[in-house]
Amino acid sequence: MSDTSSAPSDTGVAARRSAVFLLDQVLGEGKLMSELLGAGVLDRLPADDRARAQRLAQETLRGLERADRILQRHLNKNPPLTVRNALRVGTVELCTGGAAHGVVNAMVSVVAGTKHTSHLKGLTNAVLRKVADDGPEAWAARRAPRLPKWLRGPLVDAWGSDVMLAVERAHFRGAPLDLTVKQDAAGWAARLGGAVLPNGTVRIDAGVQVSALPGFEEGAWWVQDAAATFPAQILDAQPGERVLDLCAAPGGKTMQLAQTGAEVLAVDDSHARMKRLKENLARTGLDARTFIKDVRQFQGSFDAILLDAPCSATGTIRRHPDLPFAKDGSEFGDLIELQAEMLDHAWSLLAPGGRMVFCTCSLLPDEGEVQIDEALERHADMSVDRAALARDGIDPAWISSEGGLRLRPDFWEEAGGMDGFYIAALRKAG
Ligand SMILES: C[S@@+](CC[C@H](N)C(=O)[O-])C[C@H]1O[C@@H](n2cnc3c(N)ncnc32)[C@H](O)[C@@H]1O
Repeated sequence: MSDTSSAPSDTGVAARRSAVFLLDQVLGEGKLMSELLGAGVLDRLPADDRARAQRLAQETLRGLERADRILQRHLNKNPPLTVRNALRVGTVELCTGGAAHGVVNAMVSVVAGTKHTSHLKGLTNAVLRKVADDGPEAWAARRAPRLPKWLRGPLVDAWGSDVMLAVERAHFRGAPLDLTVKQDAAGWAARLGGAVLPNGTVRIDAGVQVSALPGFEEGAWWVQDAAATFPAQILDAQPGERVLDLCAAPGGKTMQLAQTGAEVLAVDDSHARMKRLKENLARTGLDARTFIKDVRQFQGSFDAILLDAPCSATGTIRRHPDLPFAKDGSEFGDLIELQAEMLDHAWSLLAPGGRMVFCTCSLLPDEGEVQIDEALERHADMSVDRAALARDGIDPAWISSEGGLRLRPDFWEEAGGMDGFYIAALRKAG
């Protein structure tokens, strides 16, 4: 961005302007926020403003349907996207406790500050003043926003509409901050003001600066959703075993595996993500050999393999509310084929009698249950190990008919939910 200031902004104009920019990119250009932030689009902002811009953009995307319904009542025709996004950010803020005067003035400054939108500052002022009057009540009365049709349709077909309503409520609530601790979960929960979940994850409120928390510098824990801890737990690596971690970066599961005392080889084809994996290992003082390579070209023989295949990431919408808006599902077919290729190659690297965990952070059965049904047909020496799923925190009701584990965002609702995941424990005939 060229128009962000590097001085901290007391009025919040810079953060809001950047939130609008992020929304323009997600909703107008189909960009993911992770791509934008990874490319450094907010790097010129002070850290506080950067965090605020991200939070505002995420909250606006979570509440987009509500904001649009409320705005509809005050707009005769649709303004250009940037102004619409400024109105959306303002509406979400006003309807969730933002002080009317500050929010309206800041959003008017955002719209006034750009040549091609400045003529709409009067409209912005008038509309947001009306929203400040009648928005909060209307907001509270509306349903949790629904997913866009392209994604909702297949998910309703798979899980039914009642489940999807519960999943959408979970998306709207957002996600807490989950930490996987090396040891002493209870001690860290007490120190950080959090709670220990049944799987050992320490859960605290989101909205804190992770790197400033006690324990970060010394590598006592790492950020990882509770659901994402199950694949490595289920693989149950043992000291001295040769364990292959495929699609490993940025390394949440690598660190869990390394902590068991197994000899861990971590493979991923992304240089940038592998750099993060190595930084994570260095920070936590854990050990794994790393390989930047296409999984389908890796060779060797292993006692246990974890394959965390690239997928639609539709299980992570609580944390990434931009995904349903930036994507349209057109690349999912290629991903599903890639997952099957990876699964077959990984199977060829598994020693007789060995164990493999296949997982995806997806809610789509094609990336989970169906993958395993089809893999079982292709591999006569493959069986599903249901007994491996008997672990703390896993409800047997979550196990699906082919024997895999289906995790959904509406599970553990009282405790704050979990990401959607599919996890299957597989065994190779000896
Ligand atoms: C779901 S993420 C992995 C998350 C990781 N296991 C963790 O726990 O932190 C999927 C990973 O697959 C990697 N990937 C995608 N295609 C690949 C390929 N053909 N070979 C190797 N890695 C690949 C991506 O770079 C990405 O890091």
